[in-house]
Amino acid sequence: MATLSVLVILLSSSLCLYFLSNLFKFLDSVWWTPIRIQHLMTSQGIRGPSYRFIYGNTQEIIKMRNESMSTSMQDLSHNIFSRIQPHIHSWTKTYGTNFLYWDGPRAQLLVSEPELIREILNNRDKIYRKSEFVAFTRKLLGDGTFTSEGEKWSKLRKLANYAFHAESLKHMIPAMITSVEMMLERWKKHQGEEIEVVEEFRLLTSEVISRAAFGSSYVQGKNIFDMLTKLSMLLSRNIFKVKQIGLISKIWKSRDEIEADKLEKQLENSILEIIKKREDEVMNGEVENFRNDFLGILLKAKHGDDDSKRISLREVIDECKTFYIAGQETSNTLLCWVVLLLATHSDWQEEARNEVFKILGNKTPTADGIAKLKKMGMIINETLRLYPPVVVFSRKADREAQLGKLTLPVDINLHISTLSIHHDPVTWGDDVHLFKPERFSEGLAKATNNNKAIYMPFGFGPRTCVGLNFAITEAKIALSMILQQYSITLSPTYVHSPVEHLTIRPQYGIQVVLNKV
Ligand code: HEM
Repeated sequence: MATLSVLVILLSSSLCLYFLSNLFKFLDSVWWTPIRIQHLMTSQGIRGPSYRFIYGNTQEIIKMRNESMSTSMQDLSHNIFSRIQPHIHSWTKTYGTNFLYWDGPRAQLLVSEPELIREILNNRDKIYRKSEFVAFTRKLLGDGTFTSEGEKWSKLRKLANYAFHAESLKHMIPAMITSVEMMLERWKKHQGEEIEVVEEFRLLTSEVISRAAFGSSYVQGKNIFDMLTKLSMLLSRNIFKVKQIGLISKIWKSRDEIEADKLEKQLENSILEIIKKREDEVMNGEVENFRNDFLGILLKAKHGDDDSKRISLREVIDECKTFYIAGQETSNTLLCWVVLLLATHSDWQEEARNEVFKILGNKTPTADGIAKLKKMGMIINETLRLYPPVVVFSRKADREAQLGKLTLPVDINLHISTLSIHHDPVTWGDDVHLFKPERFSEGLAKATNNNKAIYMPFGFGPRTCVGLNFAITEAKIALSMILQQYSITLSPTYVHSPVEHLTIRPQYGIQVVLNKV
């Protein structure tokens, strides 16, 4: 009897201790740490909206975003910063270029000063890593080049660099041309009629990445794209929700989280099928027979003899996820906005078409020809300035760090808003919201006065987009082939309503009319 009482006392004391320690951790993360960080940053002159217990500024952000994006825009203005990121727009005005705000209990330092941005993204002292990704992002991208760190990142990045460097890209051009030809074949039925291009470019960019990187067609990878689209919708819906902390997140899952778990499993099974199919093709086990596209390069690394380069099946799956989504979503967004801008700026459309005919004639694009399309390059640069597909990137200091004159505590996230930088009238002038490709007529360096931190649609520093040349080549090929055949005018049914859904998208699509040239 006495032993039983001792046992009961021991058990209840351990339970008490367990709950107390969890309560302490919880209070530390939602109260003590935020107050400490707020105090530290205020003492260094960094201001911002006050921290609210548990919720931080999340509710204000959701409210501001819902309000700003609840209606479409009155005219075809490109002044979209205050619409897409109303919180950053408004707080920059109130608190200055660098300010502190709160995503739930997580401190976010918004950094807009170019020197500080350079320091963070160049990351010479290897202090900054990517911020922790919410569970939905992990399910979408896995732990591939985009999300990983350290040795793992460096191993994956080398493979990706090799797969997407200039020489490899030349071999991808035929796949890109075939995909555009398939789209143009569909368009034949719509000559002189209205056509919605967002869906068209979704199919095109899916086809391009499937063929060029994975050696299959969009139809074979359709399942994968469908599940990635569903997962990305769940991510956008949950991105500003206050995340459950500690124990609660382990016990309770929302309906969206359960759905995301299910999708992740199905997605991985579909990717496994594509991997298995390629492995089965290599009957005699010769590593060299894996082909030279991205999937082949990953599988060679998986089966290769070199231990230092070897990657696991898990890593192959995660890389496939990353490249399916990163290779499609952003390129789609770019093509959509270029077409809108060309449809509404007939002078630039004409210039681009004249250039295409001068350099390529009526022939399909070649690597040399693509490199000479200067005007088209300017149009693409200006489109990426006004509508950068990736609107924000985040980093986190690994340890206490010195950023310029600021001392950063460990738990702070650093946010850089591409939109805020690309739409800054101080840098770009009073005509900042106008489409003026001539800004880039003397090249990127001249347009930015050699300051990379004021124009970075592809980021910069060691984590610069690995698909940059792929995306630009794909866009130039698609646009050249479209302009060779069609003149594009905007349909009166188009409603200008850019919204953020992973990237900046036209909420109701883009309707244009295609006429044979
Ligand atoms: C217009 C098209 C694109 C834009 C605007 C874009 C933008 C970006 C940006 C801003 C980053 C850096 C993010 C950061 O520093 O946190 C990035 C990274 C990345 N992008 Fe792209 N991207 C595009 C197309 C592509 C394509 C076509 C691919 C693949 C074929 C791709 C694959 C990646 C990967 C794997 C990373 C991670 C690189 C690393 O962390 O080492 N992107 N992209």
